[in-house]
Amino acid sequence: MIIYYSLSGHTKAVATQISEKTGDRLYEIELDKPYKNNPLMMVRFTKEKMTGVIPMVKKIDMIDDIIYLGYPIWGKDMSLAMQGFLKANDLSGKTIKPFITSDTSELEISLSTLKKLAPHASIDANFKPENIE
Ligand SMILES: Cc1cc2nc3c(=O)[nH]c(=O)nc-3n(C[C@H](O)[C@H](O)[C@H](O)COP(=O)(O)O)c2cc1C
Repeated sequence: MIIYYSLSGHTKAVATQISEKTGDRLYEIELDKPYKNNPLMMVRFTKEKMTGVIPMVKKIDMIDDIIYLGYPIWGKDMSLAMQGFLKANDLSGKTIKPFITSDTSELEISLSTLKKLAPHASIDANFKPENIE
């Protein structure tokens, strides 16, 4: 399955491309209090980042063994919405294939957060959506 967070649609577009290639089902992360896609969200994000607040995300019931996990990079790290998802959902024993979208940042800068929040998952850090046959 493909689990992703997307505020302005870039990550959603990549998630959709993956599902078209693999046939996997899509799951879009929803926040209890969604970010608004407008400049005010930067105020909220900056405040959350400074105070270490991670937004609340729903727990989901059924999670497949292989997960394509997509998120935007925010503030040189995994977006807080995905961090909230990983705090709410235990991915122990699963295989995670992470993918990101960003302006310039690379996946690597978010890997330590991914490993910290999914410590007992197997992470395929070499996964690239464009390499799916
Ligand atoms: C709050 C915020 C912080 C961001 N921080 C970064 C960053 O540190 N590095 C980067 O390359 N892009 C950064 N971006 C750009 C997003 O990662 C990029 O636009 C991404 O594709 C958005 O994905 P989405 O359309 O799925 O929400 C940031 C965007 C936002 C809204």
